Amino acid sequence: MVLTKTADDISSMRIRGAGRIARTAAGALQEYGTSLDCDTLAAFVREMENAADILCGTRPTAVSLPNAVRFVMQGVQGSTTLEEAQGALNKRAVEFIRDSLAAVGKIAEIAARQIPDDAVIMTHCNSEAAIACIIRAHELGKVREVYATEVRPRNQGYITIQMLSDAGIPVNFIVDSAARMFMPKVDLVITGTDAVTANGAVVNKIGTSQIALCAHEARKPFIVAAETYKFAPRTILGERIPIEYRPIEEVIGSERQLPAGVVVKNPAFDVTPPAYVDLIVTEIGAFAPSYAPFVIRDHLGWDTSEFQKDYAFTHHYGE
Ligand SMILES: O=C(COP(=O)(O)O)[C@H](O)[C@H](O)COP(=O)(O)O
Repeated sequence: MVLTKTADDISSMRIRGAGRIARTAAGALQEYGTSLDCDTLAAFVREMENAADILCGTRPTAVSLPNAVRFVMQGVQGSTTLEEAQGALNKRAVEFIRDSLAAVGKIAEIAARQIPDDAVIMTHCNSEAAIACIIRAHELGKVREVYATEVRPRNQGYITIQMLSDAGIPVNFIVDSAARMFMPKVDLVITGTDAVTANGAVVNKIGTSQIALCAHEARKPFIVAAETYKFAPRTILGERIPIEYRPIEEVIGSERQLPAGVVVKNPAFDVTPPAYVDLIVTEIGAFAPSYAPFVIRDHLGWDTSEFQKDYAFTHHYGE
């Protein structure tokens, strides 16, 4: 069944990366809604809210997921007939997926303008938005080479170097702990993000904040590629983005032994404070992290009354 399979694909990371997760969830809601055989609007809304809850529970950090689900579900919850709800579901899912893909292209175009000629770029993890920026800059003849980190423990760096190599970009593959050593050689760092908070902090793959710190120390710009649906509205209220802790087997593997009693911790994401972020590039423009609350209010359209509404899946934010 599409819903359980999609939920499993996201939680097991067969589908990963905040943008892909969001689009997949929107598509799964659409497919699930189409498969339902409900007689009443109330039954349809109930089934859809349950599906939304299941999807939002798969990975806690990427705010793109509840943002996508909310966007699609608003059409369902705001309808007055069953037919209207089914139509709104399809329309909104298609719209979200289309706009998400278009946003990556726009971000790449805007970010490429920020990249100097003959640039040496460092990136961390595997972000389609960040990679799109690098590839667009490469198409404009601006990229000399890239430093891509390994990204322990799930090794997303291999996906990144494959994508960059396929695009014809020279890549240096380094272990995560070599980032500071090579920072003097790079002109800028560009990463994606799973969530941008109202104060402009960037939540991204574990290790991002260390790289941002090294970039800051070496006076190298740290640029974040972020579709606007990566901004986290509820952080305006002080809610925190939950950091996902994943199974310890990802870190230690089966061939390693540790003394009894040792606690293994495997956080998948960390938080880079806004002071270490120079620029956030979105599909509506590039700006400093201090502009984040205006994106949430003016572009995403969250005003204070919005926060009072009781959506079925709101508890996935910040807990
Ligand atoms: O941290 C990751 C992926 O983590 P994971 O592999 O654990 O999902 C990516 O940098 C962001 O999700 C942005 O990616 P994108 O730009 O593709 O949305």
